[in-house]
Amino acid sequence: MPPPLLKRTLYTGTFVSTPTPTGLEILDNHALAVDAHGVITHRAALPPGGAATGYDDVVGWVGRNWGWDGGFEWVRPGGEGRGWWFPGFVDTHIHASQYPNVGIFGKTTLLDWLNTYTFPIESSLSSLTKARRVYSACVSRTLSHGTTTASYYATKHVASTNLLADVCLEKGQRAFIGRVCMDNDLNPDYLRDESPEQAVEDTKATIAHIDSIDPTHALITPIITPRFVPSCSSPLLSGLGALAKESALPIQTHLSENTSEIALVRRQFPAHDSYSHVYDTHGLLTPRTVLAHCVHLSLEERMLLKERKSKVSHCPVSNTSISSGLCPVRELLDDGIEVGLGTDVSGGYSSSILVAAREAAMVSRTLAALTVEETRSDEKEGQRGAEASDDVAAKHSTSAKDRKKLGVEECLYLATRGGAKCLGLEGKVGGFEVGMQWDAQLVELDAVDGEGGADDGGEGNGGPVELWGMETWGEKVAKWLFCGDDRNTKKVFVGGRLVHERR
Ligand SMILES: O=c1[nH]c(=O)c2nc[nH]c2[nH]1
Ligand SMILES: [Zn+2]
Repeated sequence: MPPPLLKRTLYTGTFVSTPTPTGLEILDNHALAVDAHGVITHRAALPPGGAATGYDDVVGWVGRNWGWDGGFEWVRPGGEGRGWWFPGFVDTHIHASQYPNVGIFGKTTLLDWLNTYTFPIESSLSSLTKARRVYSACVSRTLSHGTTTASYYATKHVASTNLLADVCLEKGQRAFIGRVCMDNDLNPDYLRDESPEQAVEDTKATIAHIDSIDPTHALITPIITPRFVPSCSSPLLSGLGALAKESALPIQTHLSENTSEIALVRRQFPAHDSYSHVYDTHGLLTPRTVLAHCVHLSLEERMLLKERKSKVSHCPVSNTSISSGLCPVRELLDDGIEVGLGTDVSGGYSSSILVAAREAAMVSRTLAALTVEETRSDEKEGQRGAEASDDVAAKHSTSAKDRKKLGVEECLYLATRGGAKCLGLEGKVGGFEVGMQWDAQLVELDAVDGEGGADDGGEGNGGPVELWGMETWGEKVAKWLFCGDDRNTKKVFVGGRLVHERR
């Protein structure tokens, strides 16, 4: 059933987005119009201090400028100078079925983490009652963090995977839904596909279900999901590659997360050049493939991904939590590979993409710090040579170090437009251009009760970020990235529909 039409809506205030990885676009005192289908139709600057102060002024302004004759809603941030519109976040990799386990991982690493925590919780979602509870909570939680699009792994169970699609549609989240394929002996008896043929048939059953509830995939899209190479037989990988080709559907999987996993793949497919090569020879490296992690890729593998135009989901919280490693995102970006962010719940302990963006910044700084040490040992070697100059070496080390760091704008770009590109939604979500969907969040900074910063007269609203009145818009956004949380996410819209409001 097509969703009901919405009321035409005017949004005013400050619109912040990341049209490019290196710059924030800040449209202060602007107006943006969204039509009954949730599409942005107009965007313009308001006169200084004028139209946005009262309803009559606004009605007059849209009448004069856009020929509107009333009949619209008007939505704007509350606190003057403390709020802004930001594109909704895109989570390119999240296991909804593992949501009850967030924060529980002990000191495990990938392979023992799967056996200890992950396979048991996924198995329990064969119960539809439990699946409804878990999936409803997960989708509500991610919406509350401003995630307007998510690429989900469910489990191997068709009925509960289909239920996840239903829940996303009911709650209005844009989503990719993957029925997880896993047919070989690495998987426990209690959570293994019967055969490669059955796994492909079950995947088709979920595709058919999604086609029946959202025939144009306006909101919900099926995504072909081999768990990862160690979980899949060669016939299963081939079957899914063939299905991806005939259906033109996207694919999601894991790649090169952990060194023991890579060794396992080498033993499983000894004739293949690399882990990436295994996916490639089974038809699974496509421009519509999203590969989570990619922490330990060789240069040859990066070149292969680039050639195939496959995308990477960077999951920094997960990579640190289960000690998989530090993903060299700068190298991937320099190679021209598209990168988005994933929470990777529950390898990752947080379902917030704001936290993932923050951790992407932190991991890049750790890599930068390690680069200084490498360069210092180069410097020492250089000093032994007659032509070495301390000044040149120091300059070199600073620039090499700084280049590794991801800036605030870059992290937020990965969280929005970068993720949209990974999931084939470029030009549709991730920004505020005319023609795009209104997938947006209203961010407001407010201070803890009674301890307000200079800007809020001491009337804090329980939020984690104080403002002192001297911050530029760029600094407010940086404070949000590093200090903010879901208390700052006041309203969330997907396709023009209000899907979360914090009261
Ligand atoms: O982060 C991860 N989460 C998983 O569920 C998984 N399965 C295979 N490899 C995985 N990595
Ligand atoms: Zn994962």
